[in-house]
Amino acid sequence: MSTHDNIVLNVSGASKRFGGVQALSDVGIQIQRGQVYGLIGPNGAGKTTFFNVITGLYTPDGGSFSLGGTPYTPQAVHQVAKAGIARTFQNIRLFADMTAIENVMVGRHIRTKSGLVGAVFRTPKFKAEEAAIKARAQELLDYVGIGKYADYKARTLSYGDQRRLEIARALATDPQLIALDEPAAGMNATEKVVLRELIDRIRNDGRTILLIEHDVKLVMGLCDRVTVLDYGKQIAEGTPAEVQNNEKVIEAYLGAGHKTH
Ligand SMILES: Nc1ncnc2c1ncn2[C@@H]1O[C@H](COP(=O)(O)OP(=O)(O)OP(=O)(O)O)[C@@H](O)[C@H]1O
Repeated sequence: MSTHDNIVLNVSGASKRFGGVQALSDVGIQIQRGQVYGLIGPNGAGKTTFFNVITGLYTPDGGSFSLGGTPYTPQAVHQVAKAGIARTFQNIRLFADMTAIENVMVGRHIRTKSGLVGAVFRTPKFKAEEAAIKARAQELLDYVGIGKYADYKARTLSYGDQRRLEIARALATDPQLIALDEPAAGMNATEKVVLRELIDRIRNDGRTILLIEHDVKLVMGLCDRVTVLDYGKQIAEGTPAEVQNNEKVIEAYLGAGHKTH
């Protein structure tokens, strides 16, 4: 397989303007299968806008997008989910009064076939599919380490566990790419260690991950490659070591203390 066949997400020239603010200016990234790819930069740099553009929440002003070698137009969230990008949100978006397992089952439903008619009439096919979805949802809860909370309402889980539940729900769609928006936000040091192990495991199981994260240590320890945004522009791209020693990045974001040699 050539390197080109191995590209999961290929974005070039992504641009987005809000009134007088150029939130994204000609941003391009290529993510290889099995990579953890980091997106970093100061507040307001355009990271969330980039996520919202590639996942269909914002219509870009320009850019070309392909997923697994197939061009896609990020026009609507459900189309992008079907195409194979799943994401989590900076501000957790779970169904608070549904149980943990129900939240994951919702994620899985975009891949099911029996549809509305089957659901209304509870056909045998629908029931079999529902049982399979439930079993898979439980597996995913176990996988992210919260299997014992399957029947707890989402809002009763700790913050760290809610973030892991969001990851389980994203995984339930069998995505080609999983996009995590600040997964470590608000976590304590112990929760961050567990999160890092989980992201590592997801990668080792063959998934591809795009990560926005402010915790520089986590990004540098986990990512294969990193893009740095500043005022909507891509000021650096490379391995964590390359990016950490880039003068523009140090000036805009990291501060002198981060230079490693
Ligand atoms: N819906 C919107 N309407 C108007 N301006 C917006 C909108 N979304 C983002 N912006 C502006 O676009 C710029 C980039 O914002 P964005 O949220 O993408 O940055 P960010 O890098 O994700 O920041 P943070 O680290 O604080 O989450 C900012 O100037 C922001 O005010």
